[in-house]
Amino acid sequence: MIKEIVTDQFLLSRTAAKATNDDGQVASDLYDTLSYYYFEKGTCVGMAANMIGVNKAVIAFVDNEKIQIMYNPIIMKEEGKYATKESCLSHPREEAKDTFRYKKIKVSYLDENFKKKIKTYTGFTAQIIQHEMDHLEGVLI
Ligand SMILES: CSCC[C@H](NC=O)C(=O)O
Repeated sequence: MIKEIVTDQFLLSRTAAKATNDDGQVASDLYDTLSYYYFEKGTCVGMAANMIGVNKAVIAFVDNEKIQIMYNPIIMKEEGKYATKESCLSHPREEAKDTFRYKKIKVSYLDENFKKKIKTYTGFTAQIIQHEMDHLEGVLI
């Protein structure tokens, strides 16, 4: 189900609890909500569960024009720090903020079937994942 985007700074600043395999509905809602904002509106490329009001470690992001889900992502390795600017649907669009990201990250996570995976991401996809993982720590741009 497409959910409303949370902009309340208190709700967005909490650390997400670990997701469990009972959180399939959260992932499904996140998938539907990001699909709407990416494919229909073209205004968002990634979301964390707290952006739809659920304080669980689940993220969704666009990778090769497909929406991917990760439960409990952990960055195992990072390389190539750079400075960039980002905005977020949970903030007014004009407020692009300075951030630091890594060009290449190795991530351990549970996939949509709750299977453990380890994968390396680069470039824009890596940037989106880092942005969404910050949300899980209550870190806003
Ligand atoms: C390039 S990282 C920016 C990601 C951002 N998503 C919000 O959590 C968005 O604008 O979709």
